[in-house]
Amino acid sequence: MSANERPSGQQTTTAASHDTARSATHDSAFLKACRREPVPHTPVWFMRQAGRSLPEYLKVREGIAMLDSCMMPELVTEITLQPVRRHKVDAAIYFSDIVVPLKAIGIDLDIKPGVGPVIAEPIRTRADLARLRDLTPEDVPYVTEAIGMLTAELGATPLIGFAGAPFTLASYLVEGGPSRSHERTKAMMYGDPQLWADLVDRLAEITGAFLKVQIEAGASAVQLFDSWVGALAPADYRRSVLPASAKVFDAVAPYGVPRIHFGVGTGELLGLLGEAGADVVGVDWRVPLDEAARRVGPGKALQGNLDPAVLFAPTPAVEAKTREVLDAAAGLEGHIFNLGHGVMPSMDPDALTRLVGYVHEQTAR
Ligand SMILES: Cc1c2[nH]c(c1CCC(=O)O)Cc1[nH]c(c(CCC(=O)O)c1C)Cc1[nH]c(c(CCC(=O)O)c1C)Cc1[nH]c(c(C)c1CCC(=O)O)C2
Repeated sequence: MSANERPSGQQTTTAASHDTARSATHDSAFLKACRREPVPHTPVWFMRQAGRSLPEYLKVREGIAMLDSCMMPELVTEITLQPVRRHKVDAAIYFSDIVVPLKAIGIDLDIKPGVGPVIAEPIRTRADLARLRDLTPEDVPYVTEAIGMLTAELGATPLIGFAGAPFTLASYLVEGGPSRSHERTKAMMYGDPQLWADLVDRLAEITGAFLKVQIEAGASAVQLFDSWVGALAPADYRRSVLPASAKVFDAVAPYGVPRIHFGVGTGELLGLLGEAGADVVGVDWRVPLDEAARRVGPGKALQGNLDPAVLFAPTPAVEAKTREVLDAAAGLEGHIFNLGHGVMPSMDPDALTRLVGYVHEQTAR
């Protein structure tokens, strides 16, 4: 991005670190695959690769609450680097959580171990919307600081920034915590469409601003996690969610960094996830990648899609299932290997390291 193309309002120092990180990582296999260019090998990274089962993670997190750890730049840097060092993955993902920007604007919430995010006072009425104020870079100085440290350490390895998408964030805010059925969320969406539209639009503003902070600090790509959106039918997604997610993608479009869009159980939504404005569509394990490519259509790379539970099987079975994923991806323009959802806490880290090596070896060109 040249100086005159640069979006307004950013400071020279952050703009400079953004440009430095961009040029150092530009020729990485991960960014090439995102741009659907030829790659030396299929790049690999894992959703939720930071934290989880790594003993070195459990050690540095001892006695520190999850949300507190997200606000400690040196700790965030260490945790983000751990899976890169150990597994030799092709990209790092910034260690944080989808509720961090909500906490940063003053929403009273906590992450309960074994449960997930819990909101003290759920958002359910028009008056509640006033609590969702705009996010500014000053609200998250620890993000800018940690990403600056990280990109210096990572060198040519790209850093993926991320945020929760409006639907998934709205579900936590409206339900007050994790939910299987999203009943209050859907009740608002179907019962008070204007309140719902205003809620997800507010969340789109906050999420767009949060991703911009990460890109300006040096993130080379961003992923929007709409983890729970697979609960919706396509027509409802198009009407009630797509405009807000598209607003997030539009907000970061001027930077030209790849935008990844992911959700679980989204077989029927894959085309719409691309339509919302993603450059890369993440696919869970329920749809083979060749079929996913037909549903998404041309002009997008795909990310995925080994069933995470396969990692609990013996190595020959992991390799056979991985081969199936690579075979289904053979005709794609751009493929980033990943699991169909996140790393599970009980997974053997060595199985993940072996998997990275196997994909690299099988796809070396
Ligand atoms: C839905 C969602 C959340 N958080 C996230 C999502 C979307 C991804 C997905 O679909 O899995 C995103 C997330 N959360 C975390 C990351 C870190 C980066 C990474 O390695 O990918 C990322 C990308 C750290 C975390 N986020 C959380 C932990 C565990 C907290 C701990 O170790 O104390 C970590 C490492 C907490 C969290 N936060 C959330 C859940 C469901 C949980 C798990 C609760 C539990 O089972 O303990 C909300």
